[in-house]
Amino acid sequence: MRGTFQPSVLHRTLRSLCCPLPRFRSFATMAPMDLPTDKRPLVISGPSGVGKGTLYKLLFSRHPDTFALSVSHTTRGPRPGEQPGVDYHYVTKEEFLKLREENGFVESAQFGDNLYGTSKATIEEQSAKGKIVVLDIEMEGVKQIKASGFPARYVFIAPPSEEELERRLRGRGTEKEESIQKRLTQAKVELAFAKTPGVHDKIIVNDDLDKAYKELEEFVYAAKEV
Ligand SMILES: Nc1ncnc2c1ncn2[C@@H]1O[C@H](COP(=O)(O)OP(=O)(O)OP(=O)(O)O)[C@@H](O)[C@H]1O
Repeated sequence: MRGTFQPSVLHRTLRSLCCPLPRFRSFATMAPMDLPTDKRPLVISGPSGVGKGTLYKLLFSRHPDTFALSVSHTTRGPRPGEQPGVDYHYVTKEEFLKLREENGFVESAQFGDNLYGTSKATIEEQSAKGKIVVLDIEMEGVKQIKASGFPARYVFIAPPSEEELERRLRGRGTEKEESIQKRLTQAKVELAFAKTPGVHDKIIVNDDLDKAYKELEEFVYAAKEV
């Protein structure tokens, strides 16, 4: 009869029947297939506001300890609340240029007066710990990594439509009008680039979030190297 069910009674019964409750708990929360066979870093790109961060954060939370987000180098100073080694590796311009000369970056770019880059050492350090490194990279970075021959898998996240992308960018509430317009203009360029055959191993349209997440997870855990 509804309303008379007592969880504690069920727990006691289960305990008395076989194993202790904590073992049930750990079994129930254990993420399946936690070690992808393909260990190459995952390069995730797509227009601003399409949901890249939303998707890979889901991947991290559902598979704890499996992935590591690549931490970029930058010559800009830390903003309040940012932590060195967590948000960025903060370096001087001289240090950055020296590392770039030594071919230490898989990709680098200048935004405003500041330089940004993903170092090979950062990726290798995380890979050596057994992590699948995830790089959230914009289009020019993707081109550079591809050109460098660095082994990686490439996933492009596409919006269901440009109108929906604009809705998400506005809905996020993080950008001023000028920035929204810039991002939408850039989105057109990125969407056109994504049509180039052979650039991405997987294109996921992030319409329904659950469905897009499943596609990402399936791709990441696919047994075969592409
Ligand atoms: N499938 C979805 N349906 C509806 N809204 C979504 C979906 N996926 C993400 N969003 C929302 O869209 C907004 C942008 O998502 P997110 O910040 O993850 O984008 P992003 O691609 O990482 O952007 P950026 O490159 O600027 O960091 C967020 O408010 C997020 O909650």
